[in-house]
Amino acid sequence: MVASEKDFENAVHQVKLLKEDPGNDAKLKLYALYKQATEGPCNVPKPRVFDFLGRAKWDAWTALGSLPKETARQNYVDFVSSLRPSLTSSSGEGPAAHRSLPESEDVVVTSKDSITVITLNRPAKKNAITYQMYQDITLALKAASKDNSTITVFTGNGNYYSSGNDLSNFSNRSGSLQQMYAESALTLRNFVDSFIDFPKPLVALVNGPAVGIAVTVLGLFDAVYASDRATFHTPFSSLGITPEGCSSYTFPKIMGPAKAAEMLIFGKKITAREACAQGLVTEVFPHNTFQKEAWARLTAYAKNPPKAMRIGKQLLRSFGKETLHAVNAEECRVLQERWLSEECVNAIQTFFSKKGKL
Ligand SMILES: CCCCC/C=C/C(=O)SCCNC(=O)CCNC(=O)[C@H](O)C(C)(C)COP(=O)(O)OP(=O)(O)OC[C@H]1O[C@@H](n2cnc3c(N)ncnc32)[C@H](O)[C@@H]1OP(=O)(O)O
Repeated sequence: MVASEKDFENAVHQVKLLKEDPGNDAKLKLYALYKQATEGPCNVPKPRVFDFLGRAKWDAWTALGSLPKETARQNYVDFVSSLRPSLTSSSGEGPAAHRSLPESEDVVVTSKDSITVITLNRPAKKNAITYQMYQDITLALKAASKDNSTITVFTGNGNYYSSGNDLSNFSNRSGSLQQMYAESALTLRNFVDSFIDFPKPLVALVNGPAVGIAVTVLGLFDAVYASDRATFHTPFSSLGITPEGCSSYTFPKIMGPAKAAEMLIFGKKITAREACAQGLVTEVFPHNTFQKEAWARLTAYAKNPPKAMRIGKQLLRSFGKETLHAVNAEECRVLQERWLSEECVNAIQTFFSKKGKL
């Protein structure tokens, strides 16, 4: 089988998650195969003799001669997969995926009464989701899909469920803008894919306001229980960006095109009760009894036969899956372009100059 573009992109992404240094030989091999796969045979002049690293890289690339790009791509993917034990694998197959708890302070995974709970734990920043957290959540979902829990729950610590994407995600990373946005789009795509493919019942306990991507992926959950203090806000246009999390497809299906446009295009913030009336939220509880009532419900549901629940979910969800993956890919492609736009750059600057709260 020939590796696809996506397999290759995933392999490139996995290399960035390497926990251990694979050693110089492996790094040179990865470099050479990457260059060959993306640019073809070595096309740059030989570096000067004292540029040891440049020379070693040039030698490794040149040694691949006229190896076709497709073969280099395949070899790269195969080689990365042979490095798996030292990867924090997001494929769900490496040892990391079998860890019960990812080692992260901002995304905490706990287990209770056959329920795996994934908690966003950055209350001082309203549980804004950092670049690392997207990866941790993806990993936590992969692990939860294989653990012995029957239901997986998502919630936030503190007075917010989540304020969505951390708006500093683009200001503290290295590399060119193009490279950073391409990596971000891929990370986002993998993140949303892990919700689309999640095989067990997935429930959100929305303990407070939810913003942006924390709202949009709710369309991929099986139940959404909300405190009456929760609000739902997707201010994409005012940020110069566009909907993600498959919401451009799921929201019109859930609430009809007019209500979906009000939220996704005009950025209308809605209350928990409005979200419930529109079908995005399953049930709303008074804030002071929210945890107790929602947990009583979940504990009872978790006693159902797990296989029946899984198969039930499969029947409800599997037919639209291909469409969801296509929507996710397209939304990420469009976002990647938007991030470069003046509208988006200005909106983020405004937020950090403290003039631009929602
Ligand atoms: C790479 C994949 C991208 C995927 C695409 C995703 C898109 C989205 O999710 S779009 C939505 C993005 N989110 C926002 O625009 C929300 C921005 N935040 C706010 O407007 C406000 O912070 C608030 C309304 C959520 C809360 O206001 P308030 O109660 O007044 O609290 P503070 O503003 O003082 O917040 C406390 C603290 O937290 C920081 N913070 C909050 N949200 C974010 C955020 N999304 N990104 C970065 N930082 C955030 C805020 O700056 C404060 O920090 P300090 O000043 O250091 O205390």
